[in-house]
Amino acid sequence: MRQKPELHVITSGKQPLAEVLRIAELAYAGGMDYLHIREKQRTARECMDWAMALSAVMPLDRLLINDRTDVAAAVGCRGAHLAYHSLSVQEARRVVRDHQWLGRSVHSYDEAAASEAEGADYLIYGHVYSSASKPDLEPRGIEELKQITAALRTPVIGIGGVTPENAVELLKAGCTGVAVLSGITAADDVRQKTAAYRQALDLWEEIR
Ligand SMILES: Cc1ncc(COP(=O)(O)OP(=O)(O)O)c(N)n1
Ligand SMILES: Cc1nc(C(=O)O)sc1CCOP(=O)(O)O
Ligand SMILES: [Mg+2]
Repeated sequence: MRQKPELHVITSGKQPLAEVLRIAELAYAGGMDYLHIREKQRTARECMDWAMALSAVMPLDRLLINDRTDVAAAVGCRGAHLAYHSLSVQEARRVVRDHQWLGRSVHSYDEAAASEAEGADYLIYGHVYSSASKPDLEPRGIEELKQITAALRTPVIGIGGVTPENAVELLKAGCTGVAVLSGITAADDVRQKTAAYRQALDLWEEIR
């Protein structure tokens, strides 16, 4: 049986823990599958405290920690997400626990193929559409994304400017899900906005 398309939410790096706890609880209730703690300026201690606090409002096995493989291993969450400045997948495997996932951000076919060869559990490709989170970089569009999903077997999540309206285009391009930052973390009604993404993803899965 096919898995439901995945909805990943990424923290903004600009909101305090209390606000992120509120967002995580509402987003989980609205249909978020995974939350990524992407707090590049915070210490390992802070990320650990965040992960433990978040475990009160959502399951730990739905939590991924950006870059900090040490924190992911210590807290025992779903896994770690590796950015361009992180350890390689092979190096990170020596840090995390056996069952934990290692995802990797990729921005080209070559990076995606190399990450698959290294054994990444999933890839996040972006930024597909123009994004306020990446103001100085041209969006990559979906053509290269389609080549990646056609040629590789590793699940690919699309990121960058994803809205409930364009999310289906990413699934049609072969993605197993989408990742959203501002669309959910800056929403006035986080639960309702998350549910709009959820509905868009699930509807397409039902009719295809
Ligand atoms: C060409 C290019 N390089 C790097 C990035 C951002 O890399 P990533 O590892 O995804 O890190 P963050 O997005 O978390 O900052 C990019 N988008 N494009
Ligand atoms: C964290 C991140 N990484 C990207 C990449 O292309 O690697 S795009 C991105 C931010 C996406 O933000 P929004 O959903 O607000 O457009
Ligand atoms: Mg990125």
